[in-house]
Amino acid sequence: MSQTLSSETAVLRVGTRASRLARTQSGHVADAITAALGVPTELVDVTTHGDISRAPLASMGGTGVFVSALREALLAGEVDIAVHSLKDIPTAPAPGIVLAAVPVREDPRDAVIARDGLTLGELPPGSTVGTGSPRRRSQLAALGLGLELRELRGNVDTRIGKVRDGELDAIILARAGLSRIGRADEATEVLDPLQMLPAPGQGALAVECRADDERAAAITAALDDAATRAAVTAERAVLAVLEAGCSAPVGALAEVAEGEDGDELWIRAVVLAPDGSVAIRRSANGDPASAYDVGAQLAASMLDEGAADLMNDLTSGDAPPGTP
Ligand SMILES: NCc1[nH]cc(CCC(=O)O)c1CC(=O)O
Repeated sequence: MSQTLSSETAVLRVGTRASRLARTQSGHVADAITAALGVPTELVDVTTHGDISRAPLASMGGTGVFVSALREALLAGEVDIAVHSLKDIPTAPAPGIVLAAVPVREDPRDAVIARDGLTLGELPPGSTVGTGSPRRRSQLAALGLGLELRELRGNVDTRIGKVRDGELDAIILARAGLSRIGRADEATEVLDPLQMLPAPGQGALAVECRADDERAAAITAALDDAATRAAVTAERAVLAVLEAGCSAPVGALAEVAEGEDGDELWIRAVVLAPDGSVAIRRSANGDPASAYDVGAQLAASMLDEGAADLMNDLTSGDAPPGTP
C-alpha cells in the first residue's frame, strides 16, 4: 500500500474529474508539483455524479456535486491531492481538508462565442444565447438587448458545438475554461466585468490536501499565489455573507494592486433578481491581509441596500419552508 512508503518517495496521486478541462488543469498542477518538489505525480480520474447525470445542475445541488466525490476520494486516501475549479467549491470549510494552494489565476472574465464572429451588442434582438448559470442569465437580461436565454449544459466542447451547428446564436462561458483547453481564440468577445461580473473564484483553481498530510506546507510554498488567494477570499466572503450558493445570481471580482502605501485589494460585486430587473452593484477596497473582512463588509452593506430582499425572494422560491 502506498501509505507504507515514506512521504519523500511516494508518488503523489492527483485526483481529478475526468473531463478534458478538469484533466488539463489537474495535469498542470501535477506538473508544477513535480517541478517544484521533485516528486513524481500521477493523475487519478474520479467520476462524479455530475459527470454522469444529464439532469439540470441546480436540481442536483449545484456544482458542489463535482466537489464531493473528489473530497471523498481524498479523505479515503485514494488520492493525495484534489484539484477543483475554485468557483465550484461551497464556501463552508470541509472538515479534515485544507486548501493547500490557490495557484496564479487565469483570466477571470466571461467570454462570448457567437455565430459569425459577432459580439453581444451585434446580435439582433431575439437571438438565442445559451447559459445554464443564473448569474449570467440575470446579468445578460439586465443589459436589455432583447436576447432570448436558453438553458445550456454539458462540457465546454459540447457547448461550443451548439453554436457551430446552428442550434444557438451564442453561448457565454468562462474564458479560463476555454484557455485551459486551448480554445481561447474562439471567443468572439470577452465581457467587461462592468457589464458581466464573473462568479466568485472564477478562473482560479483550488488544490486541496488532507489536513494531516505533512506535504501540504510544501505544496503551499510551491503553488500558492498570495494575491490570487486574497482576491478569491474576498470574493467568496461576499457569497458566504449573502448566504448564496454557487448557482445564485451573484458576481464578484477582486484584485490586488500596488498602491502608494503597499498592496491594496479592490473588489466589485453584484446581486441580481433572476430576471435582471434589479441589480445591486457595489465596490470596496482595503487591506489584502483582511481580504475576508473586506468582502464580508461589502456584502453586509449590499444586504442593507436591498440584497436581503433579493436573497429572500430567491430562497423562498425554490426551498420548502424550514430548509436551511
Ligand atoms: N460552471 C462550471 C465551470 N467550473 C469552472 C469552469 C471554468 C473554469 C473556471 O472558471 O475556473 C466552468 C465552466 C464555465 O463556467 O464556463
